[in-house]
Order: sequence, then structure tokens, then C-alpha cells
Amino acid sequence: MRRLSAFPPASANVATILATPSQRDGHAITVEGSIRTIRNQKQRSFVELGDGSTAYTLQAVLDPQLAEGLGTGTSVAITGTWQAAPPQKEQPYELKAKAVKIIGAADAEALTNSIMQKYPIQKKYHSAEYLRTLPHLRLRTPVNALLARLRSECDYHLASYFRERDFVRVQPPIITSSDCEGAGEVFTVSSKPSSARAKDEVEATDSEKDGFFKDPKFLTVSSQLHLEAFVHEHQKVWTLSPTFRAEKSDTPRHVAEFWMLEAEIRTESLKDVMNLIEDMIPDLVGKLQDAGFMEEILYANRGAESANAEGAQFPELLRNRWQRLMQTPWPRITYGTAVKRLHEALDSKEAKFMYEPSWTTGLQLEHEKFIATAFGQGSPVFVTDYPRQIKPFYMLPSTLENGVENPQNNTVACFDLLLPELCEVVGGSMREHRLQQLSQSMHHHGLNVPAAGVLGQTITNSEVLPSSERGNLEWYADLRRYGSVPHGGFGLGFDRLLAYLSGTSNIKDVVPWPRYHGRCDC
Ligand SMILES: NC(=O)C[C@H](N)C(=O)O
Repeated sequence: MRRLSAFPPASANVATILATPSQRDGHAITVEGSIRTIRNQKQRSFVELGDGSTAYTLQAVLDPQLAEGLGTGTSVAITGTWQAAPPQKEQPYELKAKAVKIIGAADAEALTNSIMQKYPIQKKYHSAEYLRTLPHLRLRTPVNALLARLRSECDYHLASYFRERDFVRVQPPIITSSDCEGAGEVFTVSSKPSSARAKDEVEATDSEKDGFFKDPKFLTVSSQLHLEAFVHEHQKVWTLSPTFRAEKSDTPRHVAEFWMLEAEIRTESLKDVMNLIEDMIPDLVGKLQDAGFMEEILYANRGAESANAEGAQFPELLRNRWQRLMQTPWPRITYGTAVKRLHEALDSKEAKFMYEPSWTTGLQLEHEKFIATAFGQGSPVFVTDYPRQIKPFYMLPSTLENGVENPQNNTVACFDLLLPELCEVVGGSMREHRLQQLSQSMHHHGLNVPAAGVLGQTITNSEVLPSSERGNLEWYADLRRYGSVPHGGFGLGFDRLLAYLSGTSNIKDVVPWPRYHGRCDC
């Protein structure tokens, strides 16, 4: 039997009141929120009240004595009559206040003798860089409130998407023993003794001297390997979890801590993995369009973004972006085709690149941008089958159209999904599920080869050491050693997708507390 929830149902917030303003015409209402701005005139004060439910504000009109002690940032409950505003007003209705209760004082207090200070985010243009210095306070701005809502809504829809398709949501570890991508961009975890303890090293226990764990451990760069452990039992799994990369590049597309949506499925075909993404993203975008706040994202004033030359076209550009995401199928080209096209573009002077495109160096951002435009023309593009030597150890060799392994064995069954302008947002592959081939690949990548996993040898259980005494990827080899099935999966940069969906040009502005080289505020 279902229990009735004791949590109060949603009360009228600013969004619901503004959505159907005439419904409350002449009613006495109380609205809670914080003051975005206050304008004091001789006869009246005008308060713009916001509450995070919408980027729009509700206007309250106050007699001067009710406005005492109010300032930007003050949290209030205003009770009054909801009534038609004079005809020239922007909003058709306003709240004629009868009583104001201060729930949390701010700003106006700063002008008296308290220790509080003037609210640092005023109703004027603040650059994105300035707001980034106040990550904890910019959360109170309308645009950031919208972005938080978008994040929450996407999480919800994606969870429903996977659940409806029988995926199990799993929670892989954050602290790991391996660098899954082998790119050397790991943060090492240490538990240094506190300074008081450090002075008295003699008293520190062995584990404190060596660090908490016996060997160096890392913050995860990808949950993929752990998802692979789950997929054997569950067939289809996914997670949305924090991921860490000590990447020093300070670009609008990188942060050191981000959320990655990763899924792993039992399949024999890379196409199934791409098909999943090509279904999941349009499904998400379609559902988001029903949410009222998406309209607000189109028109929200976002400082620099709205102020630039494209500001006026922003809503149209963004709406078009959402449409293109929903139009499938998306083009799929091989890495070989992409590199050939880049060379053609160079030869015909159609494009200039800072970096010469080549088979072995991978695609630079400028190359990806060109490919996304040339092949996608506004649509996302899958680039598949990259050279083995530039991809991690765990990828399965490419297969030809007829399902036969690529005889040259120089490419792997993988893809990157490029979005116009933003470029790589998803990376995925089929995983090498055969122990001996995995060992060989690890050998090629200079990794410790799993015990007795050398080609042509077999192992017995007696050779298996306890996990604490085995190489850090032995457990991963076990997933093959004790029976394995063909499988593949992908990782989607969740914050990058949110930036793309919301038209935010720098990922640091969709991540509430961005961490990047030299910065980890709050
Ligand atoms: N789960 C994945 O396939 C993501 C992949 N390991 C990456 O980091 O790009």
C-alpha cells in the first residue's frame, strides 16, 4: 500500500504564480523569495522578487515603511493582494504588499553597523570571469538557477530513459587503483597525517607514514572498467558520477572535476553503442522541450553571452541546435575518411590548420571543428575506427562491414561523437573481452601484462595471488579470466552536454564549482 507523503505539496512559487497570473486576481497571497533588486521612491518601493523557480521576477509594490531594512539579497515573505498592474507596466500583475517578513537579512544591513557587506552581485553587467570568483553566490543569480534546474531535469530524464530500458544504475568507486585512460592525468589520493601528527612521526602508524593505502591510489578518470565488471551480470548498466582529470589545459571545454555519464552494454556491435546514444540524446532533448524553463534559457540575460554580436540571434541558434539534435540518423564516418578530408581541405585551400592532420597524431580541436561542419552541417557526427596506437589499451580491433576483423589490425572499434562548435562530447568503444588479446594490447601500451596472461599460456587458480599483491589491472584481467562476453560502452561529458544545450560557451559556467588548473575555490 502506498504511503501518503508528509512533505507538503508544492506551494505557489514565483513560476506558478506568473504562469497563470489572472488565476489569483484579487486574492491575498504570500510569496517567499529573495530580493533581486529594490527601487525606493518617495511614495513607494518596488521589489523584484525571485525564488529560483524561474528566471523571471515577481514585482511587489511596498509602502516606504515596509521597505525598511530590505536590500538586494534579503530573503522575505511578502503578503498582500495580487492585482492588475497599471497598463504601462511590463508585467500584467503585481503584488500590493500589506506585510513583509524578513526571513534573512542582507545588503541593507551592510549599510548600518553590522559586519555584513554589500551584496557583491548587483543588477548590472558582471563578467563571467568575475562571477566565477564567487561560485557560491552566483548560484543565486537567475541564469545559474536555470542551469541548476537544467542539470537536475536532465539527470531525471536520463535516469528514466535508462530505467525504462531495463538498465541498472550502478555506483562505481571514486578512488581507484588504475588510470583507465592511460593518459597520466590522474590525481593521486593521499591521506597525509595532520600537521600535529607529522611533528610526532614516531607515533604515526605505519599506514599513516606510507599514506592511507599501501600503494598510490587515484581519483577515477573513468568508471568504465568498473562498469565492465557489472555488465557481465546485469547486461546493461549506467552511471552518472564525478570524474577527475589533472589536465592542465585551460580551455572553455575542460575542468578538472566533471560528471560523466557512462553506460556499458552486452553487444557484439559498435553500432549498438552508437545507436543507443543516437536515441538517448534526442529523447532527452524532446523531453526537455516540454519544460517551461527551456524557454527561459533561450531568453535569459547572460551578460557576455547575450551582449555579443550573436546575442540577438541566440534564441534562434539555440532552438536550431536542439532541433538538429533531434534529427537522426547522424552521419558516421571513419577516422581514415576524416583525415583524408582534412588533407583535401588543405590541398584545395578550403581550410588552414595550425597542426598538420596526420594518421598518428589524432584530431586536434581545429580538425574536429572542420569535420563537424563538413560532415555534420549542424548535426552531430560520429567519427569511428581510430588508429590503435592513439587509443587506450582496452579497445577491441575494428571489424569490417562483414563482421570480419580488420586484417591490418591497425584500427580499433571506437568512436567519438562531435557536436558542432563544441566537438567531442562522447567517446565509446567495444572492449577487448579476450584475455590473451587484452594482454597483448597491454603489452603494446607498456602496461604490466596480467599474470600468466601471455599469449599461448594458460593459468591455473593456484597461480592467482590475492588481489592486494597483484598488478593494478589484474582484477580487470580477471573479468576475462573467469569468463567474459562481448561488450561495449561510452562516456558522455555531462557538463559539456549541458553547456551545449544551454548555449553556455564556457563549461566553467555550467559547473557550479569549477575546478581547473590553479583554481579550486570553496
Ligand atoms: N566509459 C567510456 O567509454 C569512457 C571512456 N573510458 C573515456 O574516458 O573516454
